[in-house]
Formats: sequence, structure tokens, C-alpha cells
Amino acid sequence: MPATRFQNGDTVMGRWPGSNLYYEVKVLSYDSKTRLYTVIYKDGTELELKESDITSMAVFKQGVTPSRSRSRSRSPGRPRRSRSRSPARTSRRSSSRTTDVQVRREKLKEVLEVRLTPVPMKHENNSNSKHEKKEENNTDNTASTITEQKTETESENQAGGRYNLRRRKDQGDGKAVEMEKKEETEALSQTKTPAAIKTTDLEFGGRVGVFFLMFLLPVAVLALLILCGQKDASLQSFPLELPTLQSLWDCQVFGIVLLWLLFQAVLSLLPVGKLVEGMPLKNGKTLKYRTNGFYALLLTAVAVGVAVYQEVDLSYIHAHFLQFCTSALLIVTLLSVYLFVRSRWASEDELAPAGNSGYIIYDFFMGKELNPRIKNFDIKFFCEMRPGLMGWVLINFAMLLAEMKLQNLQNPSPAMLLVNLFQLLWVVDGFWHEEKLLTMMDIVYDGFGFMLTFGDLAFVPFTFTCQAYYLVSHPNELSVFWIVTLVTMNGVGYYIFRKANSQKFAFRKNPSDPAVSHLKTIPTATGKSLIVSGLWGFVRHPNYLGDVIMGLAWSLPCGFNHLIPYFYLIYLIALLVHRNARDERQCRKKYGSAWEEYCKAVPYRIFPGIY
Ligand SMILES: NC(=O)C1=CN([C@@H]2O[C@H](COP(=O)(O)OP(=O)(O)OC[C@H]3O[C@@H](n4cnc5c(N)ncnc54)[C@H](OP(=O)(O)O)[C@@H]3O)[C@@H](O)[C@H]2O)C=CC1
Ligand SMILES: CC(C)=CCC[C@@H](C)[C@H]1CC=C2C3=C(CC[C@@]21C)[C@@]1(C)CC[C@H](O)C(C)(C)[C@@H]1CC3
Repeated sequence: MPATRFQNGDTVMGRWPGSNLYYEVKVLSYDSKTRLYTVIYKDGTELELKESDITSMAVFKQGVTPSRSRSRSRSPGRPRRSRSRSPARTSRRSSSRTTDVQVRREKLKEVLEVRLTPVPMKHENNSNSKHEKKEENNTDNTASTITEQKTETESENQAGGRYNLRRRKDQGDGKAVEMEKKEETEALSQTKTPAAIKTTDLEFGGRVGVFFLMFLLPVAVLALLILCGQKDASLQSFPLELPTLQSLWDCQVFGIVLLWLLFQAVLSLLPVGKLVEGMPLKNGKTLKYRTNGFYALLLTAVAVGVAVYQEVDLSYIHAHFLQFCTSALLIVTLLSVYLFVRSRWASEDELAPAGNSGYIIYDFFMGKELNPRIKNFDIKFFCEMRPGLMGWVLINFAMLLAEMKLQNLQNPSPAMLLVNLFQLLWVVDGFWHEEKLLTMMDIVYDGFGFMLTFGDLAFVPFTFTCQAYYLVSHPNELSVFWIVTLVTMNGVGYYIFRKANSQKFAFRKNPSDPAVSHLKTIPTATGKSLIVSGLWGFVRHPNYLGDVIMGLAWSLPCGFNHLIPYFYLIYLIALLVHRNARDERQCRKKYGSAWEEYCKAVPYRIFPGIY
């Protein structure tokens, strides 16, 4: 153990996570990487604590009590009566009381969970025999139970779990919950803001990897567009004819891109649509987000309709596509620099877990600040959903008009129509469920740096449109059989994607919701359960599977002459496989043996029988 304040075997006072209550604990070990102490409470509960959450016994003996606990005695090993409700009681009351309180409580719970990182099983190091027994019992509990939702047995298993934490989240009761939430928020805000933990697990090949990616990604996007626009779109037509500077840059185009960003920013600030609370931050506070994307989409459609009626020639976008892309790339670079510079003034609890390695290049790429804001304008939330996704739909429409113009068509080709409609459905769906983005890792975990800025403002609008761009100069006839097949394929993909995402969201919001209460689940020691039947029992990421099926239906209308229109599909598979690995790593950490059990019960990650 390096020089640390507390040594193995020391008896000290440890803060109970999420509260200001201190209990006697014994230090078991110290992890210099995570800078966390593993401590064991008197009742056998093992937790990882930060140094700031530990204090010496002497402080208490002198009567300087850091705990602000008043009459409320909450022993980690002794559940408070008012909180432990029988599941039967829950199901009688909960369905009609699915209130915001529950959702907020759920969010708060997740913050607490971060502090309750399960300690990996360490049988060989453990000298505490009582503890060993507990561990074995617990492993049995989680390993043997694939239960129907909310049975008494499940609840008992949970209560006897390793952390002796009651299942709180899967129980619903409006009033009590509200009180609980208040207490917990109070406790959280009283707790000193934790020091930012340095990012030690570097992704994307670390500093060297991201350095190359930062150059490779923009070049790859430009190369894709050049190839897509060429008559011979074969991958073998390398080396590409280098574009002239004039075909890459145009000040008017740059102005249009800036106007587009401004227009979308103004729409995003309109006081319509729900004001939604995001997930709690490290300091227990939450940010508010205006979710008016659907209205913004409608207003954008009206504006575009008026422009077309006024005979604005949208095929201009097709003719200047490369210039639009370079303008976007310049904006991405400027915005990333701005974000990196401003992150110097961000407080510790405003920093993202993923982008704080201390290496400039890496942090610039990953993003240091979690939720950069200018007053109430959330730059990340805006960029994730608005200019890129709206731009995608607009560009697709412009390509449709360009196809009619260049190929002298009265109507758009069926292939172009299908690509436009399929992708429009996906974007509309995204705006309809905009609120759900707030729980995704991009918002909750990733910083806002070059990677996401580039992804949102350049990658999405200029590569997701590659099928439509390709079709303008590479027409492809579709038979009725193909049209029916593609519509069915997109429908099936969309059904799986939507159902899986909605099921998970509904379950996390309220597991007793009649829409999901029939699903089988695996309980976990954190209090959350994992769905193990239906789509989530088919593969571990059914939502990714649905997305990939749709991706295939978007590329097939372009035919089989070239690989280039399949770029989106290839990107999507690579992204989702990587995302899946990232997510599973986090879930394994969060859920321990319950996650292993889930993996055993549902062996395939995305593609049944293959992966
Ligand atoms: N086209 C594109 O470019 C992209 C599309 N997407 C799409 O966005 C959607 C959302 O993706 P993503 O953000 O990756 O999130 P996921 O839907 O994959 O969420 C993963 C989380 O779900 C929870 N979970 C996992 N398994 C279970 C289970 N069995 N039961 C209950 N909860 C479970 C866990 O969180 P916890 O337990 O903490 O709740 C886990 O961390 C997907 O449909 C994806 O295809 C995403 C990225 C890019
Ligand atoms: C090569 C590179 C740097 C890629 C960056 C990846 C981004 C393009 C994607 C990462 C996750 C995304 C999501 C959406 C758009 C693409 C990015 C930003 C999304 C907002 C689109 C709308 C959907 O409905 C969604 C909310 C599910 C989705 C979330 C993830």
C-alpha cells in the first residue's frame, strides 16, 4: 500500500454513502488506481469509500462529530421500517402512483449507486470468516434466482444481499418516497463535493489513438463524400482525384451553416415543450432541459416548405456538399477549442468521468466538461439532437430534389423515397422520445469534446446521408418485391428497436408498470433488476439489433454495385459493438455476479447465434 492516510486493519469511521452518518468500519485494502478504500462495516457490509468519506475515530472521541445526524439513526445493517415495504403492498399501490417523484428518486438512486460500487469477490484475501459466509450466500442468491417480478422470495433474497440495502427503487409509494427523496437530497447536498477522479482507463487507443483519429475521421468523411459523388463509386478508384480548394471552401456556404445553427438554437430556446430534469450530477443537483425537439422539427419543416414555395433551390446543398462539410468541420474544430478552453474554469463536479486523464490531446478529444452551458443553453444537449439530426433530414430532402432535377424525373425514385421515409421515421422517433437521451451515456458519462462535436455536427449530417447522396448520381430500380421486403425489414427493425427501448425505459421508471410487470427479472445487489425475458431475454442488446436491421434496410435500396452506401451499416455495427463492450464493462462493475448470471441466461450480445 502506498503512503495513505489509513492503513489495512485500521478501525476508523466511514460515511454511509449518500448520507452524513458515520459508522465504525475496518479498512481492508486500498486501490491506488481508483483511490478508493475497501472497508467493512460491523454488520459485514463491504463498500468502497473515498478518503474524504473516512475519518479517524479520534475525531469522534473528541466530540467533533462530522455527522449531522440528529435523531434519525440509520444503521447500514438495520433497515428502517418505514422504508422496507412488502412487494405485495407495492403492487397494490404503485401503478396509479407512477409520479415524477419516482422518476426523480430513480435518478437519485443511480447517483447513490455510483458510490455503492460493488466490491469484487476476494475470497482469498478475506480474513473475516463471517464475511466469507455472507458472500457465499449472496452469490447463491443472485446466481439461483431468475424470478417472476416482485415475489416475496425475491424481496427476501435482496434483503439478505451483500450490502444489506433494501430494494428501494423497485418499490413504489408516492408519499414515503417523496420524504425519502428529500432526506437523501439533503444528505447529498450536505456531503462535500467529491474530488474529481482522474480517468485512468483510456479508450480509443489512448493518446496516440485519439491523436490519429482526430485527423483520420475528418479525412475519412471527406473521402466518403468524394467517392459517393463520383460516377465510379468503387472503393478501387483510389487514389481519389484531389478536390480543388474552391470545391472545398465557400464563404457563403459557411454563412448558411452558421445561420442554420443559429436558427436551430433559437428554436431550441422556445418556451414550448416539457421542461425535464436530467440525471443527478455528482453534487446531487439536477439540470433542467427544454425538450421541444418535435416542435422544432415541425417549425423547421414549415420553414423549409416556405423556402421551397418561394423557389429557393435546395439542390444547392447537393451542388456544394463538400463545401458544406468543410464548413461544418471548421465549426467543429472551433467549437472543440472553445469547449476545451472553457473547461479550465469548470469546477471539479462539472467535469466528466470520461475525459479527465490529464493528457491534453486525450481530454480535448473526449471532452472535459460534462454539461457545458451558457446560462440555460446546454451546448451538448443542443448539438446531440438538433443541428445534425435536423440537418440530416433537410439534406436527404435536398438530395431528393437534386435527383429529380438531375435525372429529369417527375417524381422521386422509389429507392430515394424509401431512404428518405425510413430515416425520417428514425429522426422523428428520436425527437418524440427526446427526453430519453438524458439517461444515455453520451449525456450522463461522456464529456463534450472533439469526438461528440464532430459526431453530432459533421458525422451525422454528412455520412448518415450518404445513401441519398449516392442515389442522386447512381439510380437504382426497385421491384415491387424489393419495396415490400425493404418496408417489412425496416418495420421489423423499428419494432424491435422501439419496443426494447420503451420496455427498458418503462421498467426503469416503474417496474410494476402493467406493460412490463409480466417480464422475468434477475435481481441485483444494487436494488435494480435486469429484464431476462421477452426481447431482453433474446439478446442482451435487442435495441442495437433493431437498429442494425434498420441500417440494412436503409442501405439495400442503393443496390449491390458499390460498398459505399453500406458505410452507415458498417459504422453502426462497429459503433454498437464498441458501445456494447463499454456498457457491459460498466454493468459488470455495477451488477457483479447478477450480470454474469444474465450473461449465462442470455448468451448473445446483439446477434442471436453469432455475437
Ligand atoms: N444510430 C446511431 O448512431 C446510434 C444509435 N443508438 C441507439 O440508441 C439506443 C440507446 O442505446 P444506449 O444509450 O447505448 O443504451 P442501451 O439501451 O444499450 O442501455 C444500456 C443500459 O441499459 C440497462 N440494461 C442493460 N441490460 C438490461 C436489462 N436486461 N434489463 C434492464 N436494463 C438493462 C443498463 O443500465 P441500468 O441498469 O443502469 O439502467 C445498461 O447500462 C439504442 O437503440 C441504440 O441502438 C445509440 C448510439 C448511436
Ligand atoms: C465516428 C464518431 C466520432 C462517431 C460519434 C458517434 C455519434 C455520431 C453518435 C454517438 C451516439 C449518438 C446518438 C445519436 C446520434 C449519433 C450519435 C451522436 C442519437 C442522438 C440519434 C437520435 C436517436 O434517437 C438517439 C437518441 C437514440 C441517438 C442517441 C445516440
